[in-house]
Amino acid sequence: MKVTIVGAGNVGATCADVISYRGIASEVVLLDIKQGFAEGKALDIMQCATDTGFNTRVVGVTNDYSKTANSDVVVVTSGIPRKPGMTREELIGINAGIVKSVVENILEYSPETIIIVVSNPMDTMTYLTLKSTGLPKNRIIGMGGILDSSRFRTYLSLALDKPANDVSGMVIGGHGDTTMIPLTRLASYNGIPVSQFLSEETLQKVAADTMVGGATLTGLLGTSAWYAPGASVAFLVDSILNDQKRMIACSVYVEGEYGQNDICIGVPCIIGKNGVEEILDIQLNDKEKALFAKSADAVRAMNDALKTILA
Ligand SMILES: NC(=O)C1=CN([C@@H]2O[C@H](COP(=O)(O)OP(=O)(O)OC[C@H]3O[C@@H](n4cnc5c(N)ncnc54)[C@H](O)[C@@H]3O)[C@@H](O)[C@H]2O)C=CC1
Ligand SMILES: O=C([O-])CC(=O)C(=O)O
Repeated sequence: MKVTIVGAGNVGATCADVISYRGIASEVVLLDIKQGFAEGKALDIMQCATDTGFNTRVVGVTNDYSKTANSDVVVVTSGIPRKPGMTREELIGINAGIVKSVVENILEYSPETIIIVVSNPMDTMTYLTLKSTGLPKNRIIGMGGILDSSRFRTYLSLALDKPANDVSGMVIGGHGDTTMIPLTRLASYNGIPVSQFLSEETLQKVAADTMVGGATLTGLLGTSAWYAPGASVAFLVDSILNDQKRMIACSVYVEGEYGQNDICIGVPCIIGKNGVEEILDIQLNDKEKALFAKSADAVRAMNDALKTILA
């Protein structure tokens, strides 16, 4: 199985690294516009093969889309990341043009591929990919909810002082500092509601920390995060290529689910060999419904901005 990752920067290269050492794909192509950059990252990753014991072939190319031909999955991480103090939404002006041209090039050589959109503002970049390519909605997946859910589970595990793998929890809604919705009511510690162990005040702090999880890391690192984002993308790729049908919060095109239409937004999905195989329209309470509607409004407003940016 072949995976192409466009953008060999922090997230793209980390994703290639995780896919390789976990043996998720037989071939990974890293593509970047910076001369020699993807080639260098690919070679560095390949030189881990003997010490970590993988056999994935990692190839780096400078803007040569012919090398990406017949990819089963393409991950789009090209574009600029935010700096401390910025929101993801502020990246739209530069990233919209990049994402649009990248997906056009990709489809020329891999018309049947499934596309995972990572570049920010991710929900809007996913919507742009869907609208500009006209691909069926099952083949366009925005990565954000899985990362936000990982952060949620991490903060819950720290509050519980228990391993994160014993904690379940999901974040839905937009992938923005104010638009994501950590579902604290449904989070559990091995099936037991976390509210049996943590106070309401602690749960509210966990939710607030989760929402600004990306901003906190950007403040600490000077650019946005890459280890967890790269691992999250690899998890998604694994579920597609190995038809695992994992339930993963992804930004996908909704048609009536959660009372919304004509936007891409984070909702629980079944992800398998056909991409988005099902959207789970779970029952939310009134407060969660109101938060979802507000989040959808914000995502829709960002999508509207595309009209002037790409005019
Ligand atoms: N959806 C999510 O959960 C996350 C999204 N992101 C987003 O992912 C994007 C990438 O982040 P990083 O890897 O940290 O940035 P980075 O700056 O390390 O890497 C981006 C790479 O894209 C390349 N690039 C730019 N234009 C290109 C083009 N037209 N064709 C091919 N390559 C091109 C650059 O040369 C650079 O190497 C950002 O927009 C960031 O906000 C980052 C983390 C999580
Ligand atoms: O925070 C950012 O700008 C990058 C991102 O989307 C994340 O790490 O969640």
